[in-house]
Amino acid sequence: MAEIIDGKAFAAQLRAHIGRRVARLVAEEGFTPGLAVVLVGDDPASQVYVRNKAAQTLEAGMISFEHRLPAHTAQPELLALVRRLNDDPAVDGILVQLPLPAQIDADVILNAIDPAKDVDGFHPLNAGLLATGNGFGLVPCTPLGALMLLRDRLGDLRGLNAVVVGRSNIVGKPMAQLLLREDCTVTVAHSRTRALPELCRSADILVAAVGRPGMIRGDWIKPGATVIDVGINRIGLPDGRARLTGDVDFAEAVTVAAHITPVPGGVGPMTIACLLHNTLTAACRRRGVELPD
Ligand SMILES: Nc1nc(=O)c2c([nH]1)NC[C@@H]1CN(c3ccc(C(=O)N[C@@H](CCC(=O)O)C(=O)O)cc3)C=[N+]21
Ligand SMILES: [Mg+2]
Repeated sequence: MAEIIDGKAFAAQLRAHIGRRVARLVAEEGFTPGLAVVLVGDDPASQVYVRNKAAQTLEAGMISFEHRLPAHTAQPELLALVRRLNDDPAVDGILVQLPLPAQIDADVILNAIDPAKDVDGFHPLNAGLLATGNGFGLVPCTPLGALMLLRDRLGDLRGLNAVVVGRSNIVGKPMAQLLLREDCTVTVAHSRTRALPELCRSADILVAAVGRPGMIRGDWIKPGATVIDVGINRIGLPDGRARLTGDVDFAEAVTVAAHITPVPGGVGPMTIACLLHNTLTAACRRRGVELPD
């Protein structure tokens, strides 16, 4: 049986460490990092995430600015808010919750965020800095959290075969770039990939980020592999409630892998912890202060 990677506990430790560093900044440098989260519309799942983000931001001793706009908000209005947040010296990080309503072009909004405040790491400048590997950009939170779990479990990743299933700009592509930076041999698979089960079986590290519940089966996994399940799928139950489930068939995979992240309690909590980490990093860089240890 695989060891189950406790992302919830790891994230709690990371948040506690961030909280101690924030307290030092407040005491020694006289400023408090601030994170602005913008939510357009009333998607219930998005509301839960935004609420969790705000609560954990406050717990870490940072300032949380929440902006809720109606679902019918026009693009120029949202753009104007982003520009105000860019210009606000109390705001160190800006996150515009995705997905956005259909009348808004997400690329236009993401490109308008000041790259120095882009704590999601979605701005093309930050994506480019990650790809070229020579900059100090901000790294997308979900892949960063997944990498922290991998480094904690496996130490040196050099030379390992990594297969990333999913090619989104939010998870798949930045995950592949991070693993490449760790000297893994990286393959990015997607919906058009042929012989996907065989390819997955070559992976020492398998990252599933496709958004299809239970798609990765136990016999797709190399015995002893490390499996990172990024999927957050809400499945309706017969009684009307919902259950969260990943992209990996956990019951099967846990009998084959050496290490595996559960859903919930795996990568999800790391995403928010890394958002706070990026906010702390952005605050120190913007204000010309060294990041405390
Ligand atoms: N601009 C932007 N940045 C994001 O980072 C972003 C976004 N938009 N839109 C939505 C997705 C989703 N997301 C999650 C964050 C935390 C959990 C999380 O904490 N999950 C818990 C369970 C939470 C629950 O019970 O619903 C877990 O997996 O254990 C999940 C998903 C961030 N997202
Ligand atoms: Mg994805």
